[in-house]
Amino acid sequence: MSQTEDSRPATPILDRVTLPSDLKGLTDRELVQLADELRAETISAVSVTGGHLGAGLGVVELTVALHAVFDTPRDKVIWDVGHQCYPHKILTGRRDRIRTLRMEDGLSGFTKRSESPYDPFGAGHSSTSISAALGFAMARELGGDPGDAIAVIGDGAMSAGMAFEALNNAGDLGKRLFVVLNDNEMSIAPPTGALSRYLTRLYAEGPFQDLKAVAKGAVGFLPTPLQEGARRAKEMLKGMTVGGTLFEELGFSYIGPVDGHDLEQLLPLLRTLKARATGPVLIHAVTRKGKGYAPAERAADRGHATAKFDVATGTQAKAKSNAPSYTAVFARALADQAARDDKIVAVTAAMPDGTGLNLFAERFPRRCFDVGIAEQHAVTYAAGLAAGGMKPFCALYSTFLQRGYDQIVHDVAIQRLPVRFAIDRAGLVGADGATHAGAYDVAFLANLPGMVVMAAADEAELARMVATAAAHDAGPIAFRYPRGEGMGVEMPERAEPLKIGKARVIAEGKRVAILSLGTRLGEVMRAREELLGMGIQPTVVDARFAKPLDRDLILRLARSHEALITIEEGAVGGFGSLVAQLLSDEGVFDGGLRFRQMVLPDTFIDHASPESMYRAARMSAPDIKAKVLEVLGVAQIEGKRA
Ligand SMILES: Cc1ncc(C[n+]2csc(CCOP(=O)(O)OP(=O)(O)O)c2C)c(N)n1
Ligand SMILES: CC(=O)[C@@H](O)[C@H](O)COP(=O)(O)O
Ligand SMILES: [Mg+2]
Repeated sequence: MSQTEDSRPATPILDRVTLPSDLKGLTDRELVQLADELRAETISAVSVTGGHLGAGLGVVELTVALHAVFDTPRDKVIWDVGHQCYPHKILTGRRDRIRTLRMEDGLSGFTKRSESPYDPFGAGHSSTSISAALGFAMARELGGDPGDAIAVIGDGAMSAGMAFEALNNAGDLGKRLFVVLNDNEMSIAPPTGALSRYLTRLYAEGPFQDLKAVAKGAVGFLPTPLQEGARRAKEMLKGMTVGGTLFEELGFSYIGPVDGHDLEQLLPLLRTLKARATGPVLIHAVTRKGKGYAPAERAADRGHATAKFDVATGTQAKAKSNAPSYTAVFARALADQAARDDKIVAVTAAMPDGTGLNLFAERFPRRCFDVGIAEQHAVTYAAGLAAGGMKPFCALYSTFLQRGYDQIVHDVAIQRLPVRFAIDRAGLVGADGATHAGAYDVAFLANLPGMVVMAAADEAELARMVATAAAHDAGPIAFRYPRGEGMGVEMPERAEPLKIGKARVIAEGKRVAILSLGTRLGEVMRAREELLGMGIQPTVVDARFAKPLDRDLILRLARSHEALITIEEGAVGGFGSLVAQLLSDEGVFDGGLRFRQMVLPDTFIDHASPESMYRAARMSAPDIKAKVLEVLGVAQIEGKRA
């Protein structure tokens, strides 16, 4: 594809498209060219913004075909996860902002209802699309919004229980509904599990389906210029035999496999289905993640997510790193523990690289389990492992752990099973935005009887918490740590377990005590430096534990200071609330203690840089300083001494 002067690809057909309705005026040949241009535009945009690349490149033709055939936004295309939606955004009136993807005030990296009527359902977490599409289909039947509902779901996302719950329901209801299974034989890592093997077998053993009704009369139905394509589609449909695919057993008409990059097949097939389908249909489209961009196709994750890159070479911009990532520290610390204790095993739900368990798996392949996108199962599987005498570390992102909450309560906590929860991406995560923020884990874990909840203030503390969790057999225990790199602190030679429920005093002071849970400690210390210059000397504590609280220390500080402030990178209901409860129970407020909680605001914070998000959340050093001055009743005048 030729490039324009500012190194953007030349896109003569795409330039004629503002909205999907513009596709209706294009010939099929032009739609094929449009797909090429859309791919080039996607690559060019992501090279500037970074973000999810491979999945979008794999659905370029599907995106064109769906928008060309269906009448969006009246018809609803629901992208599962939403990480593949950049080409869709380009075709649906957002091309002018596509180079703002994932930036503050820019386009979201996922589908988002508030952003466009062409995003009928928001996403970020996987495996929700079929349920949502079924809801739209049933709403239509009941006199709600008209139009078709089309879920596009990947093979990785299809492995989740929720997708099967939806198929089960949809097959029973029998309403007209389209599910496009976008099978690229990839999750973020190569997919695991029997379903993945089954899907591969479906196309390794040849196609089979039972949509004779759809095939019937297809050529006659379609307009003349499309008849060659239609003839081929009909041949394909006729060539298929009735098969007992899993999807058919669940009540779907199964069509496929089809080449998801071949518009000459996709267009007539979708047109035929649009005209004829009466019940739920599953179209099995085989695609390649990263399709059409060699550096992505070559990558082990097929270019799943990328930093900004040079389009010609694929070379990605490298962020300077001063310290190891928390994820890497966790992985190393866990491997150290596992080398000494052969009962230690690890569970990831489709995030081996993201959680660092790929490193653990290299050393202990038999003791590491990737269960697929199945967080609920991961938790209960870990509970079973624990009940069976193992020491499972269930490593999940905070945001995805939300999926497994009932399992945590019912299968782990009530049975007091010693499952160790390693909670990565705790706190604000930046460009992935609100769907991926790890805001709630402390609140939803620390209210469970018997649960120990820790938060690491730095990477050395994280290693100690891994050791603490390994040694803790009395019941469930969780430790959280953020996305990104550590503070660059010295690591202990050998990480020793912490005493459960014991905080550490970082700096002694007077008048005000700041109790910090987690990595905001660095900002607290920066605020303290400034306050020292004003003659205010806060006591600073690294709480380490949200549960159990260090009651003795907290009560002592509460009784020896005028004011107490808690800070945590989490929603209300977590550490600060538990401290408030303790102080209230012990009657400390009756003595006039001034108390403030610093928590994430009661709002979903949109994608932006982490620094900007912290500013928005009022979690940075100036906010902490201001809070101290406010609680002490000191006017904040630059340079004023208290
Ligand atoms: C509940 C949940 N768990 C994990 C993830 C992280 N995640 C995002 S995309 C992805 C892989 C999805 O694979 P697939 O559905 O096949 O789409 P592909 O990227 O291959 O197009 C994973 C594991 C998520 N978004 N949601
Ligand atoms: C789409 C999705 O859920 C993941 O790809 C996520 O964006 C990964 O986040 P990290 O970059 O923090 O691993
Ligand atoms: Mg996939």
